[in-house]
Amino acid sequence: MAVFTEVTPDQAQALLDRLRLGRLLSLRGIKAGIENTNYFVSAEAGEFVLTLFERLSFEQLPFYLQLMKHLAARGLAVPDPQADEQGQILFELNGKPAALVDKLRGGHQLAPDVFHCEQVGAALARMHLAGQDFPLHQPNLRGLAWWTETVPVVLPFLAPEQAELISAELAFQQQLAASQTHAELPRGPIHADLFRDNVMFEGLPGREQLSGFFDFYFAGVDSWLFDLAVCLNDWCIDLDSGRLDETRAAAFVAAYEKVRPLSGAEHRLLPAMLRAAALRFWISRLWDFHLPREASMLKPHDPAHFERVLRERIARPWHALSS
Ligand SMILES: Nc1ncnc2c1ncn2[C@@H]1O[C@H](COP(=O)(O)OP(=O)(O)O)[C@@H](O)[C@H]1O
Ligand SMILES: N[C@@H](CCOP(=O)(O)O)C(=O)O
Repeated sequence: MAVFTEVTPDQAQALLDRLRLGRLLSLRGIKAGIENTNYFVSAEAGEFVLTLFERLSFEQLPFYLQLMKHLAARGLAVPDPQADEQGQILFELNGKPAALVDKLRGGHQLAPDVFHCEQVGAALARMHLAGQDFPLHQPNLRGLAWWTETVPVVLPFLAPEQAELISAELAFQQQLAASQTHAELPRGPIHADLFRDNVMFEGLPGREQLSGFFDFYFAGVDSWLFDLAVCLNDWCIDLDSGRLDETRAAAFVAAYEKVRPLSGAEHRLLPAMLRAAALRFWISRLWDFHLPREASMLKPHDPAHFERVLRERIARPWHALSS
């Protein structure tokens, strides 16, 4: 992400000492991302990512960091938080909560094809199943309650037709969330932000294998279907129009279903959940864009993209079964 809070080499070294990871070889601020301060840390013991959490509190963070440990222990390719001698994985740097996690190998696949989508679909389903016995609970902090409180904050920045759309969609989603079918959706810890830039692939062009996924700091307990919809809206669309690429989307869902078949309620609600996932990121992008925070390397995402995606999902509802 951006660098909101500068970290000095001496501070990084002090953390490496506590974690017994040897001498600091280099410390580089990371431009990508928008939520936290991230640095690549090269040390004698290996390659790591240092994160200073800008919005999440000491109370909220154990959920994310322990979830990563839980999934890593079950063989999922996610960054493992480094522990000190007492087993502590959450630290304080410059007054901010901080953690040091493994750096994943590989690079992003920003123009995914069916092959990449299948791998992400299967990994997502494996993550859902592996999280079933995770003992901590925290709601999705970017869920319906947050949309409801944030839409009025961004409304003054919108043109009348945008304000109408966002308000109508929020009302639609509130109604849906109160329905019996929604209550039947299977739930558990979800990633909630598994976009192209949060997954790594490595290998020869055309034969890349998923090498891991990261950035669990929007995770929370919510419906698995919402997580699937977030992914479909990023991995399986044409980025210019926001239109769903049905071939990629069908492949993504089929690969997911090979690991965990969707229930009848999930199939019925998929079109509405694709709208929910578009609304969620339209709101957060509007919020970040119009109410930005200070950061030395911040590059906000374009809110108009998810407005287009939402309009598309409303105009052309997509049912995985009919493809
Ligand atoms: N564990 C990791 N392994 C490898 N690269 C990482 C890791 N965590 C973060 N990065 C790099 O840092 C960038 C920003 O991280 P991200 O988690 O998306 O930021 P933010 O916390 O702001 O959402 C990523 O795009 C990736 O290049
Ligand atoms: N993926 C979200 C915002 C979060 O950004 P990230 O860099 O932390 O993944 C979006 O695209 O709006």
